[in-house]
Amino acid sequence: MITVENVSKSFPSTHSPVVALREVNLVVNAGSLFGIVGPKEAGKTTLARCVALRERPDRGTVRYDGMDTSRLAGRKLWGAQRQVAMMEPTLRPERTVAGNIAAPLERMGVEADRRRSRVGTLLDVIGLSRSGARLPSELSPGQQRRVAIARALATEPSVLLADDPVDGVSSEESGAVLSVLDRARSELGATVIVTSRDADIARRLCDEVALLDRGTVVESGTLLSLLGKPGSPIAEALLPRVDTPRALLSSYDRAVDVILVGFAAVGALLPEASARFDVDFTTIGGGLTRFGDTPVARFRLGVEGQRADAALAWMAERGAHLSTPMFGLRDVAA
Ligand SMILES: Nc1ncnc2c1ncn2[C@@H]1O[C@H](COP(=O)(O)OP(=O)(O)OP(=O)(O)O)[C@@H](O)[C@H]1O
Repeated sequence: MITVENVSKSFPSTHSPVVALREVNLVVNAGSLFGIVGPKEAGKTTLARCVALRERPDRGTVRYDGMDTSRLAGRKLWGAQRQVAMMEPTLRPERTVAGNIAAPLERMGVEADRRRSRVGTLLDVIGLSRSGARLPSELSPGQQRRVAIARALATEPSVLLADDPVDGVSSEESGAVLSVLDRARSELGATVIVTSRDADIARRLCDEVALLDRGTVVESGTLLSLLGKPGSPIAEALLPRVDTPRALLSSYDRAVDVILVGFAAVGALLPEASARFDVDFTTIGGGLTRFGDTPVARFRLGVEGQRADAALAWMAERGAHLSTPMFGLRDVAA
């Protein structure tokens, strides 16, 4: 587990210092796929570099499994840094794909047989088993990025840090890059931390996320828990939109926004509630999406029937996240 405690970091500048991080607190659980998202210059890279012990905080500390890293120096610091690999996007153009991946192992003096076996495993993980002898210039930008990830994983770090992993990669290729990060976690057991300006990367890949803005953590937690948090900026950015003119709601007994998480809820909860309580649901807005492999729906629903409130309460008991009903404008008019 990595714990970031009250970390602040500024950089000198000609006028006043630039504050990159202010009192940042975070917990990254071992084995998680953690996203640090936020706008331009939010401090994402600085935070990633502090976590990777490539940058020293001015105040606060980063703990690895409880160990205070701010006191480490020399060989101990180097040993801790080796646990966290940072994906560097630039490959050595004169070396083959396999040669690029093997380079960190060569520097460590790993013998040839073990090097070959590790490179073979990694070529498989990145889906380029047949491309070991090719040069980077023969690969697409997305394939090159996958090689860069494999190289970072060569020395079996426990944490992989990918700063903006799909920057400069086309949207068609970005899925393959993200799925390599997913495999790094699921098959190689690495904790993976990604940074991005695009919160949608968190939806596609991450199970935990922190939203950073002007050096401050706005919110953090597991993605699925944030979905049910009223007013969560991350949930708002990632869930299907439910904009509807207010007038459209007035013809229903109740109108609510409902968030359903998981196959069972998305597939069955509305028809079951409708049958059990003899109510009609009309979808006024919203839609379906996926958070990783988990289907998630947000609908704005019009509900009609005597037992509308009972149906909504029953759904909430079964894990549906419901907004406060926008109470029957029909009731008000009556
Ligand atoms: N080495 C440095 N020297 C001076 N200022 C820096 C340095 N690194 C970062 N900064 C400043 O710190 C602030 C946060 O930068 P950082 O790169 O961490 O943000 P970011 O969220 O990764 O941004 P982006 O999405 O634009 O890459 C910015 O104002 C940046 O200019």
